[in-house]
Amino acid sequence: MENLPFDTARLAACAAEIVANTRELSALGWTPATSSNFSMRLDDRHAAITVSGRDKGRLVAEDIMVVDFRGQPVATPHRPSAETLLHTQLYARYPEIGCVLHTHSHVQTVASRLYAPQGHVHLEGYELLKAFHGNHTHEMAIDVPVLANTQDMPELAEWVETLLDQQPMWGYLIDGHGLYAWGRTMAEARRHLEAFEFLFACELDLRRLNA
Ligand SMILES: CSC[C@@H](O)[C@@H](O)C(=O)COP(=O)(O)O
Ligand SMILES: [Zn+2]
Repeated sequence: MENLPFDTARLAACAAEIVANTRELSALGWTPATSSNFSMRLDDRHAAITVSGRDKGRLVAEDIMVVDFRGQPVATPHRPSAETLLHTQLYARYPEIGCVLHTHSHVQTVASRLYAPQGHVHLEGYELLKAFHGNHTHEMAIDVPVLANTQDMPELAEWVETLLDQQPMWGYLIDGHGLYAWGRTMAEARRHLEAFEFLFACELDLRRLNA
């Protein structure tokens, strides 16, 4: 049997976790038309990530493949997510990050369009801000960056690096595209993703109500 450079039991466990969570996020309508991508860290050189173009609502374990932190496939003929670099740059930079989630919900997409001109969504005064790791009070504010969209992943990854140099963050929006959120575990990344979604929805409602 082929000697693989990663732990296959760990891959199977990550694949099961990615499939279960992706199906739930898809059921919420956050992964329309095969969009979105999901990954987990396998070790200090490899990540498990969704194969490009798969229907995220019908994901199975075979739709999860391995890449190295340069985004190259490892021991598989499959093509990884078109946005693999946006995942692996986080694993390469932060050893504590274990999971990266990218979704295209309606709320995320509308918020990204609305706040792109100012370059960020300002979130302040919400109890749910405590959902973000390291925040212990609602009496704080965060500015969630909104990046321009591009199909040039190395360029987008460079913009993200610049942002990461400037501030601690658990996610960012891409204009007209969607949200990237991450955490130390799948559970934490899910919590961050859901907190962003909820808080963006509140901001959009307040705008609608002219409040
Ligand atoms: C189906 S359009 C969305 C894609 O262009 C992309 O943004 C996306 O999220 C999914 O790409 P994928 O290559 O399947 O990971
Ligand atoms: Zn996308």
